[in-house]
Amino acid sequence: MKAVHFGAGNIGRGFVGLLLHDAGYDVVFSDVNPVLIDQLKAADRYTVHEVGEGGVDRVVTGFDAVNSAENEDAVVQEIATADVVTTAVGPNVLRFIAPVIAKGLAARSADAAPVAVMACENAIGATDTLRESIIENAGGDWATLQQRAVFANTAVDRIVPAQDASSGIDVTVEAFYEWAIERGPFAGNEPPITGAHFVDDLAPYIERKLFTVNTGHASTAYFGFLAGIDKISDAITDPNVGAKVRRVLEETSAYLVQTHGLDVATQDAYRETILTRFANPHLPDTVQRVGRQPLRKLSRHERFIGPAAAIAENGGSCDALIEAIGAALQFHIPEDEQSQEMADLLEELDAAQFTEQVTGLEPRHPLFDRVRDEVAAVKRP
Ligand SMILES: NC(=O)c1ccc[n+]([C@@H]2O[C@H](COP(=O)([O-])OP(=O)(O)OC[C@H]3O[C@@H](n4cnc5c(N)ncnc54)[C@H](O)[C@@H]3O)[C@@H](O)[C@H]2O)c1
Ligand SMILES: O=P(O)(O)OC[C@@H](O)[C@@H](O)[C@H](O)[C@H](O)CO
Repeated sequence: MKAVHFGAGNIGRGFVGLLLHDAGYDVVFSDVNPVLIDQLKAADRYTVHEVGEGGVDRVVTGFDAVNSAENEDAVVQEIATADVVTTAVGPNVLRFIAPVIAKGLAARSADAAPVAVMACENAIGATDTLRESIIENAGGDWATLQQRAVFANTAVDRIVPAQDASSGIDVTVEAFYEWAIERGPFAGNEPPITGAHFVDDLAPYIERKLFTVNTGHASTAYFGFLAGIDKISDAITDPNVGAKVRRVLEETSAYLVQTHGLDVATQDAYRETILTRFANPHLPDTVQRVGRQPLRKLSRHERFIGPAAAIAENGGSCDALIEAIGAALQFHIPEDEQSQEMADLLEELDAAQFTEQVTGLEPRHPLFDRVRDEVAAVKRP
């Protein structure tokens, strides 16, 4: 069995590539980073070091690597004979790989079994987004090509920090992982990915993950940044930061329980597990990585505005989320392009314009004025 995986970065090597390898797939990594591709091509194995309780070393073999920027044709040919195509490139990059996947589908034999396409990004409906982009690229050929692929949304969870350059292609990760995949699109022919679980309704899984793990993680990063803390495990164990993050997660937990009918005790236990994961002292994760791309994180259906808007619509309390949004607005790291762009937008736009443009909230939305007030406060330090 063969899998083509776009994005040989942290989660690509430390999670998706590992689980596909463990399930018996030969993985072809496709990336645009020439150094990484050369390192992967030169190696016949890499090690995933799981750190913290229960962590062991896992070895990945049987992979190949192709630079999709320099050798698109080679990637197209790999997709033509693949069983699975996965991505972990970031939600904003999906539109750049869609043309290659469209060409790969066109190169498949008409009688081959459909390839399973799954975007493994932190976003709701990331595979749907990728599919829409592939449809645009396929144009009139889509009627034929659509039979050649099955598209399934997924929720992936494993904390994989930025890696030290000295570790080469080896990856340090936490021991915990979860990969939930929509079952429906496969109509009984799910790919045999043993480490994943297939679910009838992905919505509770992706929302629970994004609005607990990622809302909590980003809150830790932004409150930690304001407190002058660099490491995520130090930030979450700071009593002041930890208390604020807890309050944020109590709000999202109440939302999740109400919206998806989750069991309260189960959600409480899930939340506690996540806070313990953030506090893993062996994981070299930073507020810089976790807070990256604040404009994406402040967008309408993302980890802050998504739950806060839903809570506000139902008349609930989202004070802690509002405070986290206020902290996010102050995240400024020179290496992070979006944090610079956010600072520029805060200069250029008035508070209402910024709120509408960045968060996608309409001025009549019940959350709008509260976010606008946070923006105004940041503009007037
Ligand atoms: N790191 C984590 O803990 C984690 C966990 C779950 C989900 N995710 C999600 O996975 C995605 C990737 O995150 P990451 O932490 O691995 O980031 P990363 O930056 O380590 O990896 C992304 C990789 O994509 C490559 N890339 C960029 N443009 C490309 C293109 N056009 N074609 C092919 N490859 C391209 C980059 O060169 C890089 O190697 C994001 O959506 C993230 O939210 C990350
Ligand atoms: O990848 P992002 O930028 O959406 O979010 C940063 C982290 O919160 C994220 O990568 C987590 O480590 C991961 O989602 C854990 O499963």
